[in-house]
Amino acid sequence: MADNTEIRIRNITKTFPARNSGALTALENISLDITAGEFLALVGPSGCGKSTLLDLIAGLTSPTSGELTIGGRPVTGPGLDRGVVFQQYALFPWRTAQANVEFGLEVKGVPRRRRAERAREMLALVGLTAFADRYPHELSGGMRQRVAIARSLAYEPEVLLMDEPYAALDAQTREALQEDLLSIWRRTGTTVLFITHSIEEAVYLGQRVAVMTARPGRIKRIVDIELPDSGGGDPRSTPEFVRYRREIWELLHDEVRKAFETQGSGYVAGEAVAAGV
Ligand SMILES: Nc1ncnc2c1ncn2[C@@H]1O[C@H](COP(=O)(O)OP(=O)(O)OP(=O)(O)O)[C@@H](O)[C@H]1O
Repeated sequence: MADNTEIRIRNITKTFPARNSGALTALENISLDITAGEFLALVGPSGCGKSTLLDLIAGLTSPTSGELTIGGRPVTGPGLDRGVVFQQYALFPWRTAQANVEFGLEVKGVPRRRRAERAREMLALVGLTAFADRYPHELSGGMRQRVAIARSLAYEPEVLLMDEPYAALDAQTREALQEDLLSIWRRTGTTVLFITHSIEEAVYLGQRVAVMTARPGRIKRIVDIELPDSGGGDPRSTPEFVRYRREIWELLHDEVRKAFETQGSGYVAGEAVAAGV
């Protein structure tokens, strides 16, 4: 594509039938371009429509109005050009880690030997070579999430869609997986859309952070993140990082309040503490 846009979202509105009568507008007139190879983090108050947007891009649901293309092709349903990783590890319990990773390759018709080889490469990439023969119940939560990521990357999707993939993990595992993901992303050049409730995670991972409004969800602002080279140190301790974190927290603050007033939901108080404000 001439302009290098991978995901093009134009004037997307999504309404759901409401319980009483009428309709609930989850997303209102959203437009957003995500460039090929970009890592975009998406934050917004609870219930603002983040998952709805991701589901639309994944092709799991269709918009009420508006246009959505991936690599110039209209989205008409799920496809192997997109890998999706959810918070809950959607692994097949009856398959080993290796066989889980091979799944997408089977669907794609990759020959057995090549499939096994590729799955081994992917498991090595996420540090699970020694666990290839284990079943999901024999793995920790972090390991299962790694298998899910390896499975999504194995068939080389153009786009990786991640919906709060690390929310259920402890802080240390989460940090390790964040680093894994960044190094995989740098190596593969996959376009990543990453939804999170953590401002810190968004600033650490994203090249841009898109902030959504309270429902009906719209894009309130997109912040470009340019962290200085921390010389091998932790970029999270640089003054720039702290500034971005604060900027995004301030952008969210009003929206969270609105969400709380209208829907009784919003950010957990811990985010304010995490943002250092
Ligand atoms: N299938 C559905 N039918 C009816 N309403 C829905 C459906 N899916 C989502 N909604 C509503 O749409 C709104 C947006 O939901 P969505 O899950 O996209 O928000 P979110 O930003 O991902 O929330 P959270 O951060 O809490 O996960 C919510 O009010 C939700 O109740």
